[in-house]
Amino acid sequence: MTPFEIAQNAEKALLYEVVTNPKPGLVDPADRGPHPDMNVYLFVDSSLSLRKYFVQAANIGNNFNGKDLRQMFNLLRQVGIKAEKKMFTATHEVNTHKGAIFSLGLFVCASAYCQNHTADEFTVIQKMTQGLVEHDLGQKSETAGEKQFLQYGKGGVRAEAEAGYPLVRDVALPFLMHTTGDLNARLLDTLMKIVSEIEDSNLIKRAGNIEVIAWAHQQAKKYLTLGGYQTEAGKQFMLELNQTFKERNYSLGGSADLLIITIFMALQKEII
Ligand SMILES: CC(C)(COP(=O)(O)OP(=O)(O)OC[C@H]1O[C@@H](n2cnc3c(N)ncnc32)[C@H](O[C@H]2O[C@H](COP(=O)(O)OP(=O)(O)OP(=O)(O)O)[C@@H](O)[C@H]2O)[C@@H]1O)[C@@H](O)C(=O)NCCC(=O)NCCS
Ligand SMILES: Nc1ncnc2[nH]cnc12
Repeated sequence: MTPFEIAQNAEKALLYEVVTNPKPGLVDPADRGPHPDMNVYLFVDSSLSLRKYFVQAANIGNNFNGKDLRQMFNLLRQVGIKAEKKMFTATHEVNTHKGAIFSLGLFVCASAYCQNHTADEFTVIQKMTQGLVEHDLGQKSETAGEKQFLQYGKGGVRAEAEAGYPLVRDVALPFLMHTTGDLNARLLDTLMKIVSEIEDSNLIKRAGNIEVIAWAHQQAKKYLTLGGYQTEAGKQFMLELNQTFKERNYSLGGSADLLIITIFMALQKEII
């Protein structure tokens, strides 16, 4: 697979996620959910602004031949910071894809690296981000992630990366692989599988407490127990959840990012 083809799957993953609906706590074509500053068109603009970045990320992975994969991450971070600025210009300063620039960028880079080495993406990412929580967190308290580390000891997306995104590797990707039927329903069920286990730092930030995580896990498990989106009961519960998330102003931004990565890996492995 060429760096260009890998980058194309990344762009596809961003677009597949945003068109999937109805997603609680997130923007989709039918509803902007608890995000009055966003809509689906903004996500299309944001996704297209990242096209060059994903090619750069894939090229970094394709060309890297060093021993210490943290150096590959440093190269990626430099282009990632520029991509973040470009995204904010494209969206007029709205945060559509900051988390995805980080997480999906890692997967694109690692996938390209794996084309030339005997390794898997999850292990490569663990090596790339080794020591990231200790390096980045514990001093500043500006972003939600930094604050939550000081307040709750939660490492957020950085801890997910350092662990090699186990929720994608061990839960979401195998789950998606075993789903059948309509792609929209399969992706909705996969999103809720992620919500049933994730500690989403966006949700914690919006709720202002950590207890919201247990509540979200419970709701997602109930949806899955009802049989998911391909059953009438599951569909009805999803519509109710959509409304509840909107009323409470709860966002699932981090869960969306893990769905994006899961879709990307599924496209790479030709599972979908
Ligand atoms: C490491 C960085 C991502 C930056 O870290 P920072 O400390 O700024 O970020 P965090 O607060 O930790 O948030 C990281 C984003 O990651 C997503 N996320 C959250 N939880 C998880 C999780 N458990 N697993 C994976 N990913 C997770 C999430 O991003 C998504 O949500 C955002 C949209 O949500 P929304 O609620 O609308 O947005 P807000 O801005 O909060 O607005 P309001 O609530 O006020 O309306 C969107 O970004 C989604 O993608 C978290 O937001 C990385 O940026 C970094 O390293 N920065 C330093 C500079 C750099 O090196 N950049 C280039 C990296 S290659
Ligand atoms: N569909 C979506 N809505 C809100 N935030 C997101 N971050 C990534 N995808 C998103």
